Amino acid sequence: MSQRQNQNPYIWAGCGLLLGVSMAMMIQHTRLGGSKNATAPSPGSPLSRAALSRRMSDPLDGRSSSPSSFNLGPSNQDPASPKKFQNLRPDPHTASHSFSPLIGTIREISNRPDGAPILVVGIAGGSGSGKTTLAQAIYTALGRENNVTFISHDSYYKDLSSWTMAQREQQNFDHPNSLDTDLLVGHIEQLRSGSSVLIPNYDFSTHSRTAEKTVARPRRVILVEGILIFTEPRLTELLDVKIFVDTESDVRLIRRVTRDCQERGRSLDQVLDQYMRTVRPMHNEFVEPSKRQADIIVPVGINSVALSLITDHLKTALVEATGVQYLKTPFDEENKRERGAMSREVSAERLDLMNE
Ligand SMILES: Nc1ncnc2c1ncn2[C@@H]1O[C@H](COP(=O)(O)OP(=O)(O)O)[C@@H](O)[C@H]1O
Ligand SMILES: O=c1ccn([C@@H]2O[C@H](COP(=O)(O)O)[C@@H](O)[C@H]2O)c(=O)[nH]1
Repeated sequence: MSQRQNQNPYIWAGCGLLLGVSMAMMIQHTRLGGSKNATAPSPGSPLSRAALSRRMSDPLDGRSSSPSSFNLGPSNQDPASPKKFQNLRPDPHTASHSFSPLIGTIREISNRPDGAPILVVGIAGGSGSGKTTLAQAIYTALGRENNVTFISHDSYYKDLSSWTMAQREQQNFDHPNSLDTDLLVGHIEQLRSGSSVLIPNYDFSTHSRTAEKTVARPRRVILVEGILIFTEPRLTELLDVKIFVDTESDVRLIRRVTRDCQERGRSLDQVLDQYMRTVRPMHNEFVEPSKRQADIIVPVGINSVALSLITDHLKTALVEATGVQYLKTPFDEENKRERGAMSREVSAERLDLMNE
């Protein structure tokens, strides 16, 4: 696709619309039928707000984020909406049916016997699929540390400091046994019962835990991310909402090569060897089949339609589960301003196109 086409808002709007419809269908389908450290997004893969905004800068981003609005297309009132989409409204039957299964999940939360007013959200997907990126966007959208605690399963890799470096490099880090999942399960249970916990810090370049630990406090949303979190029933059953980021393997491999060479001190040969030896076979054996556990499957990684569907639902879930109205945070205002700026940019671009 040429750069010109790439910038064409009509094409982006069309893609966004299709994604929205397919998300809705997937939510319906999956429900009916079918280092990253605690409390803050990973220091290993920091993403600035600007970078996230750039990634999500499609013309449909100007939509409302109110919990009750689930626009699958631009509204008739939207001045930035291209004419050709103005009469395309979502089928109300499809839309209401599509969202009701997740509302069912929300009701389960509010009816829990332990009455825990905490929502635990799991994000799984292959290595490099974009789990952390999506988690970071949800974290921001829900008010960051005001409301959300972020935990990566990666922090719970077993400490290999007593092994030689050669032995560590041969370890299969993509098998469930390489992680101390019991510790994570215990931590989530403690957080749900209102206690803070100490999360280990893991160093990917030495395959060992560091001396420091990070405090994780119980907040209204606990976001848990990891490649294998849907493969362990005792962990999966603690997750109130399960999201799977489904990104193609070639894209994931390219991202992994870049990240592991730049951030985890690996050579290209090491990355490719590990990929063929353990990452790929374990993905096929454990990660890919665990997709069936998901409530929501997000295609192609983070995109603005998926993000607004998910965050709107989580906000509704928070209100229903806790009985407390979602507290607006300074970030809501910030997000609104960013969306406004983006839609102004898009309008300007459309004017440019019309004038051409
Ligand atoms: N939708 C996306 N588009 C482009 N790049 C992305 C997208 N999602 C993630 N990335 C990039 O891919 C890399 C891996 O993403 P990350 O969220 O860390 O994946 P994971 O946590 O699943 O391993 C990062 O460099 C991130 O910036
Ligand atoms: O010491 C280690 C521990 C883990 N890995 C690899 O990390 C990924 C999981 O992290 P993502 O952020 O989801 O990519 C997993 O595939 C392990 O192979 C490692 O290389 N070394």
